Amino acid sequence: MKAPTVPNTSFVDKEFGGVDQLLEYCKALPKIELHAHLNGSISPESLRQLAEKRLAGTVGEAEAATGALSVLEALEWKDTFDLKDFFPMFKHIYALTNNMAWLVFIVHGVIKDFEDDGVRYLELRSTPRDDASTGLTKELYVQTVLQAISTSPATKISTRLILTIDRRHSPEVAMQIVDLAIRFRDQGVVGVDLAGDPYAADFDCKHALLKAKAAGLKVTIHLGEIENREAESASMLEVRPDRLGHATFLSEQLRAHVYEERIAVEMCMTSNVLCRTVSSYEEHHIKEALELDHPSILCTDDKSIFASPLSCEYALAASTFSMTKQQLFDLSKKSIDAIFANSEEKTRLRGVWDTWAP
Ligand SMILES: CNc1ncnc2c1ncn2[C@@H]1O[C@H](COP(=O)(O)O)[C@@H](O)[C@H]1O
Ligand SMILES: [Zn+2]
Repeated sequence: MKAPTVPNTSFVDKEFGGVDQLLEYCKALPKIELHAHLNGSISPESLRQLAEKRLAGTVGEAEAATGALSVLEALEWKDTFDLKDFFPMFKHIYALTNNMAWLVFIVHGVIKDFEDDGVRYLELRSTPRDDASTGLTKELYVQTVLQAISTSPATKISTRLILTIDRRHSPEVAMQIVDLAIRFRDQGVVGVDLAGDPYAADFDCKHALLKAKAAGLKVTIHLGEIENREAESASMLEVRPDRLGHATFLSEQLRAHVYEERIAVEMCMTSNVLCRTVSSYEEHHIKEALELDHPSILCTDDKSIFASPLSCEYALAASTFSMTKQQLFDLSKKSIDAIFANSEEKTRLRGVWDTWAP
């Protein structure tokens, strides 16, 4: 795993005693992860294992495995992305995660990775999908992911699921996903997300998101990921989402609205800088949000694609904005306020933070 770029080494030396100590502190710190796409969070080792098993299969399977292995190879040297060629990569990952046994394997692996990195509460998000070649349906997908969450051997982390609507989904499919979220809400689904390639399709699922809200589910939306989408962002905000992903490009008026309404923002610094929607860590919009004490949660987005676990995101924030250990602790503890689980879970988690000793 690549180490994070630490822009302010002299600060790090003074407060932490060096980059290694900073990383160690950030790993030990209990953390909340609220923006992690399942298929973007699978470790390269797990993907390689799945691909190698498939290489020995049918011609079609071997082709899928070769595609995935070439993505893995490319990721080893890639250090910037273009949003336009980022999304097609998932096709190759999906070819490895389209059967139920493998889904369980990857969910167990992803939860363990987050636990090992010090995450104590995780909201995983994933897009239910069908695959005729393996008999996978959206419903089975959700059931399988939930079953994997409940059978995960990890004991120090609790995990919930958010169902993702892809922008390319029709309004009918979006509604189907909301209906699945409602159906499985007592089994660990806490909300609905809107994600996917922001260039690929316009926002077309307002009714579905409003239905989710009306049913008492929480809603988070990838908002303002690219420039010049003011009308779309305004329309998305009319849904009254409970959280926002990124919120990078917003007019002054919309940003003021987000601040006034105190809508928590899931901040993915590495993802934004590597995808070049933010020009540098120093200029990331989390800077202003932190100065205004606006609810902000550090998140990974796709930790295996961007090679940055959550502890690295904390280390980056600390070194970029000269944050002290106490400030990092407060930031991670305040993230509890924004989770989609109920108040008992929030109280339980606050107890974990209050009894933590570095
Ligand atoms: C750069 N940031 C991003 N912006 C928007 N959507 C993203 C994303 N990163 C990932 N996804 C969405 O998550 C899916 C993969 O996980 P799941 O199949 O759902 O588990 C991708 O296909 C894409 O739709
Ligand atoms: Zn995302």
